[in-house]
Amino acid sequence: MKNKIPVAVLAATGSVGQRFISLLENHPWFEVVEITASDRSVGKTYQEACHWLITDPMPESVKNLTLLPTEANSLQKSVFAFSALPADIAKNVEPDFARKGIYVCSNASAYRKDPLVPILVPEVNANHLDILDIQQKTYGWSGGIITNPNCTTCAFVVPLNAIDKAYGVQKAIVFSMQAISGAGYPGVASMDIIDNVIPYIGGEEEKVEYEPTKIMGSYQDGKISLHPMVISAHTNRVAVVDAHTICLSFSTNQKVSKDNIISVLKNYQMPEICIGLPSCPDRGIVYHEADNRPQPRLDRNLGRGMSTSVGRIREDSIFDFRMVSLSHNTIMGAAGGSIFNGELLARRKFGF
Ligand SMILES: NC(=O)C1=CN([C@@H]2O[C@H](COP(=O)(O)OP(=O)(O)OC[C@H]3O[C@@H](n4cnc5c(N)ncnc54)[C@H](OP(=O)(O)O)[C@@H]3O)[C@@H](O)[C@H]2O)C=CC1
Ligand SMILES: N[C@@H](CC(=O)OP(=O)(O)O)C(=O)O
Repeated sequence: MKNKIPVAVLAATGSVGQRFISLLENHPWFEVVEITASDRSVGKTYQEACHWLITDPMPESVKNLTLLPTEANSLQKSVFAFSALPADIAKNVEPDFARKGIYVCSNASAYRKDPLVPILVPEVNANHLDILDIQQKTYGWSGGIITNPNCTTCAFVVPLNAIDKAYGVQKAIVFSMQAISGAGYPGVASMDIIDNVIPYIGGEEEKVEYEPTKIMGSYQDGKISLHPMVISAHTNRVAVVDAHTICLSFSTNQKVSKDNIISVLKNYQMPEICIGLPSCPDRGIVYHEADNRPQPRLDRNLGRGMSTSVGRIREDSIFDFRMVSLSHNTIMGAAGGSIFNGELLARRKFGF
């Protein structure tokens, strides 16, 4: 039995940071030994600084850890850092951690467009992790940065990729209904969101149109080439606490039937490379037969928050097909996805 890898959580007090702390409790491979936050919290213990939002209690093991400044020099023990930093802060500091030899598994959007940084979803593009060697050589880092996608992208990219592998996806239009936890804490004011829908989330549509093309792109000779499909996105905030729901219409390259699409989704298996990783769900895609599923409250925790739920597959009069896809935005779409990436990296680099 190997020793656990010591890890830090950067911005441990926020909405995503708390998910990291909760999901890493009793993790078989990782142990949280260092935590950071903003100047507001530095020097306080975790329980003093953190307004805990998760229904499971705050883990005893972190309650009395002291929050450190978010600087590479603050970390003395960590080999990995799980980052829940705001993007502008991540932009400045994540390379410092990578230079110091730390592997940063980041939720932040800051480096998702860097050609040498993968946006990793282990069940879709585990091979993109190979680019880490080139990243290290090019940037002179002994650690590295790997990112996970925007949570809305994450809510549909696994089924879209499964359909693409079978029949080729040519184009898609997506409409999101995004949970308020996606805006962090305290996030959207209650007076704005109760009894309401907000049809604008800054920067979201651009990310949702770009990120799937990188994730589903091919990797060869040190280069990720974008998938040629075209995506149009409408993104909206709704009064749901957790889980993003996506209605999408798409066209395939091959002429196929609705039953062919259902069969791909129903028979989906997690790829071999993910099997045995502690966060790997039994079912990466859960296909729902009922006309009124998936729903956030009923389906967000499937696969411990790591499954994507799909349903309502039907023909479309403009595109070929339409469907509904949903996943938990702070687990699969954020902390859980990042930990899954860290597990893939731990297996690759440290033989776990
Ligand atoms: N929520 C979600 O569903 C998703 C979020 N993300 C991304 O994850 C990141 C975190 O989001 P979220 O947790 O929702 O945000 P929150 O607003 O809930 O939390 C912000 C966190 O950042 C810390 N922080 C703020 N300013 C600084 C600073 N100057 N230096 C160091 N730490 C700082 C805060 O610490 P303190 O408590 O001390 O102020 C807090 O821990 C963002 O990049 C976001 O875009 C990605 C996917 C999904
Ligand atoms: N924008 C997402 C959450 C998020 O922070 O995404 P990103 O990591 O791409 O900034 C939401 O509002 O639900």
